Amino acid sequence: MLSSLAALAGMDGRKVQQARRALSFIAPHRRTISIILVLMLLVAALGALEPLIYKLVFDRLGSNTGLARLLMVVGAIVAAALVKEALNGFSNWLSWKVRLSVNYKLLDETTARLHSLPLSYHREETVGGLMTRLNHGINGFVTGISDLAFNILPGLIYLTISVVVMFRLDWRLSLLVVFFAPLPAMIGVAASHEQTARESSLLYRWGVIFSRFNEVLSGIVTVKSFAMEEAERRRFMGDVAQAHGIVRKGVLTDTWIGAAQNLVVMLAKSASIGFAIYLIQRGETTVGTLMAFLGYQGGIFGPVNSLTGVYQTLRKAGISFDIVFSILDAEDRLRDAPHALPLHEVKGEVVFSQVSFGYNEERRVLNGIDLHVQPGQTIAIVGPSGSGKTTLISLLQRFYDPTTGCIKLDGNDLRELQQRSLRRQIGVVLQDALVFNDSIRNNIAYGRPDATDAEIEDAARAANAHGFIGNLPGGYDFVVGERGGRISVGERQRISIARALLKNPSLLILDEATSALDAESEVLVQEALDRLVQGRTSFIIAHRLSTVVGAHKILVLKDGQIIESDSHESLMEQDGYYASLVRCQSRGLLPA
Ligand SMILES: Nc1ncnc2c1ncn2[C@@H]1O[C@H](COP(=O)(O)OP(=O)(O)OP(=O)(O)O)[C@@H](O)[C@H]1O
Repeated sequence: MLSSLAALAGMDGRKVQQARRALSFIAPHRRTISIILVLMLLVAALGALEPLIYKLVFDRLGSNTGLARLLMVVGAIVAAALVKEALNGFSNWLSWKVRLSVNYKLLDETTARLHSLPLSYHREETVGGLMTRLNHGINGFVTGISDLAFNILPGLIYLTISVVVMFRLDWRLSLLVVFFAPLPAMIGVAASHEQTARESSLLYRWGVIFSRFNEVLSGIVTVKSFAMEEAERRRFMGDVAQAHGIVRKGVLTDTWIGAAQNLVVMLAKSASIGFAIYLIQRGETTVGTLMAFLGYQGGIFGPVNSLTGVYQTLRKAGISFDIVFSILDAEDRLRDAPHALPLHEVKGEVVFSQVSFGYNEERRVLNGIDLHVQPGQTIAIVGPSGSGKTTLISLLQRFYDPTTGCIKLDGNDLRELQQRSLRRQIGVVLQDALVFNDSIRNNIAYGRPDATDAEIEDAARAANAHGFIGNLPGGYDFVVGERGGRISVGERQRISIARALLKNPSLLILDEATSALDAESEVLVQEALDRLVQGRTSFIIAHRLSTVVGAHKILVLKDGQIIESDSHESLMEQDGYYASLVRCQSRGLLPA
């Protein structure tokens, strides 16, 4: 049945497959759905029999009917209505239960997928756009499959019962009703192409609008610094107005379509009444039959329309299915190999062998990198902006795989290791340390939610953070605000150092952690970092040469290649690029 419906909706084989796959999300609720369908069938049957009662009332009860009999009839109608509403209510409750479960499962699967997809996927997407599409996709998906599951069968049953009863009552009037019945639906079908295109274009627009809005709010400091609030507001409202324009045009089209459908219904009713009166005058039918037909006629357009609604929903749902499945099926080139090994104890020997990498095919960002780091060594990476320092570190965390060559940790190719277990062994302290809008305690325990309060405090002490935390209202329970906006840059960095210390990683990645700080903060952060790097293999990305003088090895990267690699003293003796950088910095040409 799904295939024929889908074919009717102009859906190709891929779409039919997609609709099937969508329906598999409700498969675990088969039993509840069966109960809902039975209830809906009863409701549909009761609805279909209702006009018959009117026929009986009009044909059998004359003007001399006693009050008791009248009350009985009214009582029977009320009782039938009560039963119908009770059944309807119960089936509605059950169907919401199913909808919410499907919604939960979809959210579970899509968010799990979004978390597991590699950085390259997220770099292609915008947060606001993704959230808008995800929200729309999941809602449309749930509506689509519940319509598929719950609207088609009861509608068909109602139609079947009604048509059978009508033909038994009067075949000539029935032919008239059946002739008009599909017309509103056909108008709906004709309009659905435009409606689907409109839906798609609106979805795209809202995605773009909210993606920008999200960027603006996240970068509100920049927006305010450049006094661009008004310009951003105007841009946002301008885009919203354009989207509203599409909605308005759509509403107008929908109103015309609705009016045309209602007109057809009116025409149908008038034709039935006229024809029935003609038949009554000839003594070939009764007033009761006319009343019953009017009931059926009103009732029949509903299911036919809702079947058209299913047709429209199927097309609209196709858009939502596309969104959800595009996330679930997004290619994950970095997923763990089936035989990937977990990483437990790490000594910290890192080897890069002939590693080359490009974010795209056009351009190589790293070229033939060879590097051997002994456990516990500190490696400083310096080089001009854009030379590939961050990229090198991203490869070490396996955010990307090398295009050629390989990276080994303790003799294991990173591609052979389970990514999560690898990253558990790596502590990262970034220049712009990300802290979440949560308590200081939870931020420090981010990588180790099971840590005790004593462990958290020890880590904070070692990171020179315990002092300032004690001065905050609520201490460790102080909530730092979005992106840590309620504490200073240096404090954020010390929290992120405490977090790394608590995680006790074997490998460390530090990204220019002491920049943009005042002298006192810099000393505190530097002390904390010195404690952090002890006994761990550490990679420090540094623009400031003074922070790297003590490293075991300094790598100088230029245009994606290691052009020098040695200790500070040896590199100074070699008098190459590094030595020139040091001289520039001592002369104040580079920031100290
Ligand atoms: N996601 C990306 N997609 C495409 N190109 C990228 C991407 N990220 C970085 N690049 C490019 O790769 C090159 C190396 O970037 P990378 O961030 O590794 O440099 P860097 O040495 O860390 O620079 P900086 O010192 O300014 O942080 C740059 O030319 C950059 O434009």
